[in-house]
Amino acid sequence: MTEQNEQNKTTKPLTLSTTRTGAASKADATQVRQKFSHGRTRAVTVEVKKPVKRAGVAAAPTAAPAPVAPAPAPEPPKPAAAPAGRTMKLGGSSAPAPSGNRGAGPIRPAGSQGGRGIVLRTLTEEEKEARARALVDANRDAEVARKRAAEEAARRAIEDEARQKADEEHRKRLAEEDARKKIEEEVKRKADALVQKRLDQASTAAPQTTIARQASEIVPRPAPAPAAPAPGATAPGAPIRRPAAPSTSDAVRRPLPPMRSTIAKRLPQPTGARREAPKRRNDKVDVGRAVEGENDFRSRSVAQQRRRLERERRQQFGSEPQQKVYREVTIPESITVQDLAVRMSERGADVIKTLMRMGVMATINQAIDADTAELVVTEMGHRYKRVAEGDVETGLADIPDTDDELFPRPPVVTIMGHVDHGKTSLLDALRATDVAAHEAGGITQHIGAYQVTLPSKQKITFLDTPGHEAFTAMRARGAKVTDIVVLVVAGDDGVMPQTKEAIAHAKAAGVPLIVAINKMDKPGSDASRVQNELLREEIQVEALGGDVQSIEVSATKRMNLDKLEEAILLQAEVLELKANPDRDADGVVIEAKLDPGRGSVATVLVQRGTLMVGDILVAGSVWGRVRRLVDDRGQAVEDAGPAFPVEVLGLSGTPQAGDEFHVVESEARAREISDFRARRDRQLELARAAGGRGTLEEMIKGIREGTAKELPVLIKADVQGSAEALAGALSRLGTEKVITRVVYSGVGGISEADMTLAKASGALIIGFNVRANPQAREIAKRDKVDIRYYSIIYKVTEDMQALMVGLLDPTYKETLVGNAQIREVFKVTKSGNVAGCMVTDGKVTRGNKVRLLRDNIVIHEGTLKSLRRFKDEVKEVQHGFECGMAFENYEDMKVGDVVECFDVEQVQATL
Ligand SMILES: Nc1nc2c(ncn2[C@@H]2O[C@H](COP(=O)(O)OP(=O)(O)OP(=O)(O)O)[C@@H](O)[C@H]2O)c(=O)[nH]1
Repeated sequence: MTEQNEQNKTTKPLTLSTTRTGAASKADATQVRQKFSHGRTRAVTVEVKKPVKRAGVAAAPTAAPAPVAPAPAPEPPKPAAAPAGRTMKLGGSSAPAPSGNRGAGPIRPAGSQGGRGIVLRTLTEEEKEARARALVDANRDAEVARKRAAEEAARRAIEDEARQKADEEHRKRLAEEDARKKIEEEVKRKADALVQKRLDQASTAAPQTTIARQASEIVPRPAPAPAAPAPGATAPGAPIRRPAAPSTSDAVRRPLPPMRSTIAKRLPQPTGARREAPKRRNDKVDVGRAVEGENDFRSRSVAQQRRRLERERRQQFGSEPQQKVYREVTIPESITVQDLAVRMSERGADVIKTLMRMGVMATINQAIDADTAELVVTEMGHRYKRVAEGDVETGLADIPDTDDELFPRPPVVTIMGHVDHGKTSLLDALRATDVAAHEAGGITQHIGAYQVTLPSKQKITFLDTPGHEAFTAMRARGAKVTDIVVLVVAGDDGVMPQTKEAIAHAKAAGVPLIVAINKMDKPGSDASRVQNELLREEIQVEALGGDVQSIEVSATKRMNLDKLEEAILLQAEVLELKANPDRDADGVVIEAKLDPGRGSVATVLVQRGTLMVGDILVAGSVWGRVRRLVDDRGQAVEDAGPAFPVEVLGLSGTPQAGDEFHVVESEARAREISDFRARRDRQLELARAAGGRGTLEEMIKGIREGTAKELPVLIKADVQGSAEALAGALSRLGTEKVITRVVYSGVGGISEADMTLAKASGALIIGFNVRANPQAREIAKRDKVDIRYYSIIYKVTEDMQALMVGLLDPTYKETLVGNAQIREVFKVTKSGNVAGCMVTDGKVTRGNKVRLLRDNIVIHEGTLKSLRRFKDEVKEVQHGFECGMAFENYEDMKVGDVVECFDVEQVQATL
């Protein structure tokens, strides 16, 4: 017996009586009559489906059609109490189900009148659980609904109560208001009456205006107003405004009422009374009243409220002692007061005050030195940290890369060699482009940079340095950025001065060399001769047992170029060239120019990291955001990795060739660094000018004394490298007798400003691959300034040399011809004194220059007037013969004097 069955037992039994209908019998349908209490019955058809042996739905109270009926339920069912597999039986009695018929036993028809119910089917476990869940949910929902209803009722009660209270309050206020109005009216009426009475009684002597004024002052104090409502409250708690005092004009117009006794007392002393009388009220709220609590009944405006709250807040916080923050302040060599104040988080005025206490008068924008700043910082309680100005560059390039960040990069190769040994041709051959054809005069004018991709996909970057000696400075820079130097030596020409120079540069830079013996297609070429000559320069090639690779090539015939490339790659492998491409880029400016169409253009070689469009870059003392990157083939690229040469557009100015560039994180930093460098450069320039003053002074002294001359020049070139090279070449032309002075050298066309400078300094202008603008040409014509245009460096040097020579005075060469000794002095009437001489040395020729020496001291220098032998004029007198000599404008000869005869010839000066 289960608990469920027990319960069923206690309720009124439900019985079923079976009535088989014909149709039903066919279909195994049974009509059962359900009996309820009080004799009510209901017919229920029960079908038994044969294939699926399932019981019909039991009509037990637990399986009522509405199991989620709201409370109160007579007795909640306990589904859990019905164990699975048990049968359910209608009619209150139960019996254990046969074990083989669990939950699916056929419905056994009960006897029509039998008290035993019929088992329809047992509930499955899921059904039971579902029912249980449904019941639990129903209970929970009912509970929630109950709670809500209770809360709602409570809320309504509170609201009703509040509303009642508010109504009551409103009514009370209205009543009070009425009362107040009544009192006011009463008082006013009484006052009017009093004034009228007084006027009637008193003489009319008192001026009406005074009385009127006094009357206007007699404003009854309002009845105590109810407490001011909360700000912003609306009716019924609306603010009650004080009635406005009657105006003076009203008072004058109205017949004056008799005054109240207290007021009347004051009438004889109207002035004093007026002073003591309560002040005329107006609608303004002043601080005093607000503090005294007057006008409390008036509602404050929102702005007033806000001000009051702000004041309270300030008072609250102001009363607390603020915790001062002490900082570490970085002080550079010079700092403005404003900047210092910001770094200390102090007010500028406080910093100025501190400075004034120290006896320093400074404005907010004035710069103070580091020592003063240090004192201010200490005075104000902070700590200081002194830094040098150059510290702005800290962290620019000193972040090292770890080994795992490094990746192989292409080698950077510089081609060096003597003029016309075939550097450009070789590069062209390697690049399969013809640059030489476009070059003016066949000379490479400035450093170009190209990257060559080999069939093996390996890359080599070439820097094309010019061969002329004027470009030595640029070549030196080329060697600095380069990994390998290819020394081009023409097989038919051998080692030449600039070959030696290139070797020296490569050695100084510690860069390995590869020798390319060029023009091997030419008949006269001899590689072994070149190798031997190189040995004299301490370059020992592999063929002679050394370690320097030497390749015999022909640029024009494109012979052995692959071998040269192999040699370069082999050398690069030995060098293990690596760089980190994943960092901010840095590198070197190879060339820079001001392009009329594109602005400042710098050709840079990236050495580390990757340069990208949009990067902020500092190069020397200029900076800018990279607007565009263009590769050596003129194609726009988005980025440039290590060893990649690229043109950069977007810089604020033109950097110097050889300047290092760095990518920085912000424009502010870029500006800071470039400002610092510009300042430093200016200082260096000044220092150089100051240091060079001695030389300049010496030079001026030399010019005054006639021992030195100078040739001032102003150089304008198309690119910075050319300008520098020209300046270098011209300065090297100078000697102790004549020097060139480069007044200015720059990039760009010749402008009016250049003309002015040239005129002021008396300089001639050299335009290298640039021209003067029309205005400048006008000035040149008007002021006779010499402009010379060139496109080949050596032409410039040749011309300048000629000019410098022209500046020099001719020299005179003296040749001693002979000596003679005066033995006798004869006085001849017509021709004056004649010296009888013996030629002791060389010969004496007519027309010779003579010097008369007495005791080895020159007492006269002049010309021989006549040379005679006996009485005849002769052309010359040889050694050992006697002769007579007369001197031009000199007759004071003495026996024993020596006559030195010499010739003078003019010699053209050289540099
Ligand atoms: N026969 C022959 N002539 C060559 C070879 N290489 C260069 N040349 C010639 O040599 C001359 C000079 O060549 P460039 O390439 O201009 O020499 P460079 O060294 O670049 O000269 P600069 O730019 O003035 O320093 C040109 O006329 C070339 O045609 C070669 O392998 N064989």
